[in-house]
Amino acid sequence: MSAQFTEDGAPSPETPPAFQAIDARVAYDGVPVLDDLSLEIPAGQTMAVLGPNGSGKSTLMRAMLGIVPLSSGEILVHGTPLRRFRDWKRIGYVPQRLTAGGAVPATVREIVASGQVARRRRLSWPTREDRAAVDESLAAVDLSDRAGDAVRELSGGQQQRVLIARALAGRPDTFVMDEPMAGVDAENQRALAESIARLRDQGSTVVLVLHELGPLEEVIERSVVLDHGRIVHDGAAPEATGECARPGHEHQHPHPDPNDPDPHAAPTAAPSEMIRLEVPRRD
Ligand SMILES: Nc1ncnc2c1ncn2[C@@H]1O[C@H](COP(=O)(O)OP(=O)(O)OP(=O)(O)O)[C@@H](O)[C@H]1O
Repeated sequence: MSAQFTEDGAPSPETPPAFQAIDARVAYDGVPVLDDLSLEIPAGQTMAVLGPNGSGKSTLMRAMLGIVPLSSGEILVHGTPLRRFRDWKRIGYVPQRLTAGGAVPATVREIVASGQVARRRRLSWPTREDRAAVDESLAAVDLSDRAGDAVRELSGGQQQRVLIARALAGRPDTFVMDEPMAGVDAENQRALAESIARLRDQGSTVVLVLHELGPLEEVIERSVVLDHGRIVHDGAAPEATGECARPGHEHQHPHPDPNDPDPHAAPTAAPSEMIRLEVPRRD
């Protein structure tokens, strides 16, 4: 999939890290959410970011993609300062979940095909190769038989798989997934874990925000735990059930949505919002 590995499967020594945060600080209304955080994610690594609600996990993902600006510090993506990084087709971003509220009846195939937008220089008809990539992505998440269905008719777990297929369709080598397991039933979690294991085996970089490792425990190579915008653990998995299980921790999932208080109900898709989430800010 990528040129990140040598023939014997080891990361190539000259391959720059997929992401580097150097003293990265993000503040909302003057309140620091990432506190001079430094982190290096080697190309080809499968890494989990864990931590309590509000510890800055999503903010770190968004900062790495340029969706939220740093107040100080620097982010490098595949060795290039974020402000100069243009190779967005290498990056597949899976946001937390589909957003409720919209009424556009987009099909599963349409949503997945939208993941190829970053590959095209300007709007053009999809090529045969593009269509094959959509078919392969749907097959990878076991949703080929739902391709023509409206995405809003799918369960929350199936919609999460649609988001992953959308990221796959762009054929990136670097994935950033924000809580792909949230609100997903056990069967779909296992299917997702298998998809992510395949990405790892292909040499992709996979960075996941997780509530707990769960079925991904075998897949994750490194766990970073955040607390109050700082790294408090970096290494092997913290505990079998995750750092979030420690006494006093209250982690609420999935995130309540005023338009969709039942996390297991299939929310109505809002594709325009999804596409907006897909495209990182570029300055
Ligand atoms: N756009 C925003 N404006 C103001 N504050 C924000 C914004 N986004 C996040 N925050 C605040 O920043 C802090 C970190 O939020 P973030 O979503 O990064 O944490 P998280 O670890 O991902 O939490 P969760 O597990 O609940 O998703 C929280 O206190 C949150 O309320």
